[in-house]
Amino acid sequence: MNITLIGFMGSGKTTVANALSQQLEIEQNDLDEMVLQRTGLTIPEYFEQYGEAKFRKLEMDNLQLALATGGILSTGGGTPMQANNFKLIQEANTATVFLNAQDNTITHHLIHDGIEERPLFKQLGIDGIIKLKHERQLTYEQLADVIIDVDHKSPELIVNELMEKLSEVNSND
Ligand SMILES: Nc1ncnc2c1ncn2[C@@H]1O[C@H](COP(=O)(O)OP(=O)(O)OP(=O)(O)O)[C@@H](O)[C@H]1O
Ligand SMILES: O=C(O)C1=C[C@@H](O)[C@@H](O)[C@H](O)C1
Ligand SMILES: [Mg+2]
Repeated sequence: MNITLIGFMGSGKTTVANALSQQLEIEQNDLDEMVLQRTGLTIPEYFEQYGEAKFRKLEMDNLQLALATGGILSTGGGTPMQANNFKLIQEANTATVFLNAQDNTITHHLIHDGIEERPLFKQLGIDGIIKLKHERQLTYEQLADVIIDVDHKSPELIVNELMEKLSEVNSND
């Protein structure tokens, strides 16, 4: 089973992918984690040393590798915004699940993790990040096979809802 999680930064893609991978006993890849595996640098370190444009090139390369591997994939928040990446995900043999969060859920999660974790949050601040979230919303919706509202739900509840919705989509095929 191939599942790709998309959504804004802090919506819970990595968290839900971990829970999903444990429950289904399927291999999981995380595009942000692949940066660390391949370069030895965390996302903030990579942005600091090479900047966002180089990060986006590496992200596309990692996306191609991960989609070819299959299994569960958590993308970065900005991954589907590049037209090439959108097309790669759309054409891959994977169910695409959008984790949709309200602004205050994102704010809560990002502040909890701290500004050092996410370079764009550090650059843009809360107001800028919420504006970016609104700009990206339609692209996530257009790419999704399934949309899950994640607010006030535990990762386990989100996994259960996700599996139910995916089986509905598959039975309608
Ligand atoms: N359903 C949830 N309930 C409570 N806390 C959550 C939930 N989902 C995520 N979190 C918390 O929110 C923070 C961000 O989650 P996570 O790193 O999974 O987001 P992400 O979508 O992978 O972000 P990014 O796009 O930056 O990779 C983490 O601290 C995580 O523990
Ligand atoms: O939303 C974004 O553009 C990003 C989200 C993170 O997952 C990382 O990929 C990086 O911090 C950029
Ligand atoms: Mg993540």
